Formats: sequence, structure tokens, C-alpha cells
Amino acid sequence: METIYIKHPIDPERIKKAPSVMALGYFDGVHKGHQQVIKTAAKVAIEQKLPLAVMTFHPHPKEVLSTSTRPMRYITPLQEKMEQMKKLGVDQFYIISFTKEFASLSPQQFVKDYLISLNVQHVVAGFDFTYGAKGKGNMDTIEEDSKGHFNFSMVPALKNGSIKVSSTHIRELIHQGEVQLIPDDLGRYYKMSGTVIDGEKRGRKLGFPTANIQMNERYEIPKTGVYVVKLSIDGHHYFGVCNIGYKPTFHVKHEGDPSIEVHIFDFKQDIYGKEVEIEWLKRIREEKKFASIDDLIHQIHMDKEQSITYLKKNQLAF
Ligand SMILES: Cc1cc2nc3c(=O)[nH]c(=O)nc-3n(C[C@H](O)[C@H](O)[C@H](O)COP(=O)(O)O)c2cc1C
Ligand SMILES: Nc1ncnc2c1ncn2[C@@H]1O[C@H](COP(=O)(O)OP(=O)(O)O)[C@@H](O)[C@H]1O
Repeated sequence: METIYIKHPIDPERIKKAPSVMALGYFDGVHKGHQQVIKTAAKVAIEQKLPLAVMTFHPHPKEVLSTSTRPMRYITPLQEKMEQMKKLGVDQFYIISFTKEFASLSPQQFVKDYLISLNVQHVVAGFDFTYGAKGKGNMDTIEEDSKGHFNFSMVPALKNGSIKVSSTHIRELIHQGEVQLIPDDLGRYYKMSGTVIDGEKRGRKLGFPTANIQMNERYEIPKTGVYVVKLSIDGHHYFGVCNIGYKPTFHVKHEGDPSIEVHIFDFKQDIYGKEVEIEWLKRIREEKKFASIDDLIHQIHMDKEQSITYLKKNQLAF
């Protein structure tokens, strides 16, 4: 996959003008609805013997246009989005830097500069895709704005039961800790990449060493609590039990991002500094403040047992 970064204003002299089929969207999550859009474009690309291209915008428009001071978090930060695009067989991945100036382009100017000038032959987008200043361009205006330079296909909403598959719904599931439901919408478990860092060196003394994981990017954060997780380290897969939270047994203050700590089953290696991937399989309980360390240790034993039972019952491991 070729990745093409474009900074606004686009320089028409410097861009490739080979014809392509282009799927358009923000695609945070690259969920089943997004996959439908990209697969529709892939089908047209095969029929027309053209490369499959995807155009996305980064950072997320909300991050640039919203007045909120809270930083935007992602289901798939850019690196992860790229990985998913590769898996879908995308040939060219265009990343347009989303700035206030870019956002103020009229819909017609966007189509002219970013689609027609790239020699796009066919555009595919989801039913709710909008383009141009204030999102005034949409699936009802694109035909007129294309001025006959390209055809387009609109992909209808994908539903999971009565609920529309959407990044918003997946975010809600992450925040509610309902991670076991996420594969229905996302097509895979929610996962993060991170680095194993030093903790407070207490885990080993408790009889439960825990790998403390620092997220590598601004991911959406699951609800605090204890989870069954899968870890990938150097291409090997392990299962474990994870606490995400503020460790109220030891700390009074709950500031900043929660810590993420995984006790890995049947594992005894030093992995400080390693890059890992953590998949969130199932939330099993709330984080609690224990009256004694013995009570906490007893509870962690039970969490481990419960996790292994869950993994066995769902034929995920053991
Ligand atoms: C499965 C599991 C469940 C945990 N549950 C709690 C909890 O409910 N409350 C709490 O204060 N700490 C909880 N912890 C966090 C421990 O307090 C923490 O692992 C220990 O303090 C070691 O921290 P360190 O690795 O930073 O040294 C849990 C840890 C694990 C692995
Ligand atoms: N089963 C295991 N699960 C998690 N980490 C383990 C395990 N066995 C060994 N380790 C190593 O021990 C470290 C955790 O030890 P711990 O005493 O909890 O210290 P820290 O507070 O630095 O996390 C991990 O980062 C990892 O390198």
C-alpha cells in the first residue's frame, strides 16, 4: 500500500493523476460499516481494472473545529487505521491534513481540487458522508459537483439488530466496558498498542507481577475495572487479567489517565521496554478499594480463576 500525505493547499503539479476508485471517509475504527464502503469500492476497482484508493482526513475534524479542550481520542489512531487499510487490500491511502483552512473549502472546491484533479473515476462513500465547509456537500450534491468527471456509489447504513454500526456506538461500548460486544460492530476486539514501563514494583511482592502498559497513542479508554485480555508480544500471544484504574487500595488521588496493568498467565519473562498489543475481551468487575492487601490478593486469585473459566467457556484459550 502506498501512503500519500497531502497538505492543504494541494499542489496539483505534485500529485499523481493516475485514475483510481476512491472510498471517502474519516473511518475511525474501520468498523464493519466502513469495511462495507471499502469493499464496495474494491468491487468497482476490480470491474474497472483500476487501483483501489481510500481518502481520509487527519486529525479528526472534531479535534480541529471543536472548542472543547478535551483532546480527541481514537478507536484507531492513524497507524492502526493504516494497518486495517492494508488488510483490506487498499492500494493507495491518501491522508489529507485536516486544518481550518481545508475545512473552509466550499464543497465544489473540495471536489475540484481533491477528486477531479486526482483523476478519480468513481467515488464511494457512506450514506452520511459530508464534505466542504460546514459539511454542506453530501450524497445528494455529489453528482452535480462531479460535473460528469466521475461516477459515485452510496453505501447505506449497516445495522446490527436495530442499532446502526457507528464509531459513536463503539465508543459508548468502550466507555461502558461492554468490550465483549465490540466485535459485532468492529469485526474484531478493541485493541491498543503500548509499551511496557516501570510500575511501582509492588506486583511481584503481591505474588502477581503486572506489566504496566503505557498507551502509544491517544486511544479511547475503557471503563475502569478488571478485564480478561489477550496480549501480543513479539508476535507471540498470551492471555491475562488486566486492571485499568487508579488502584484505590494504594492511592487516594484519581488524576490523569488510569494505569493499565496486566498479569500474564503462565509467563515469567522480563518485558520492560517491549512494544505490546492488548485486546480487550471481557470486563469482569469494578475496581475496588480493599481494606487489606490480603483481601486484594485473594480477589486477584479469584479474578484469575474467573478469567480462565471465561476463556475456556468461550473457546478462546486453555
Ligand atoms: C487482576 C487485577 C485486579 C486488580 N484489582 C485492583 C482493585 O480492585 N483495586 C486496587 O486498588 N488495585 C487493584 N489491582 C492493582 C494492584 O493494586 C496492582 O497490581 C499492584 O498495586 C501492583 O502495582 P505495580 O505493578 O505498579 O507495582 C489489581 C491488579 C490486578 C492484576
Ligand atoms: N506473569 C507476568 N505478568 C506480567 N509481567 C511479568 C510476568 N512475569 C514477569 N513479568 C515482568 O515483571 C514486571 C512486573 O513486575 P512488578 O513487580 O509488577 O513491577 P512493576 O511495578 O514494574 O510492574 C513486568 O513488567 C515484566 O517485565
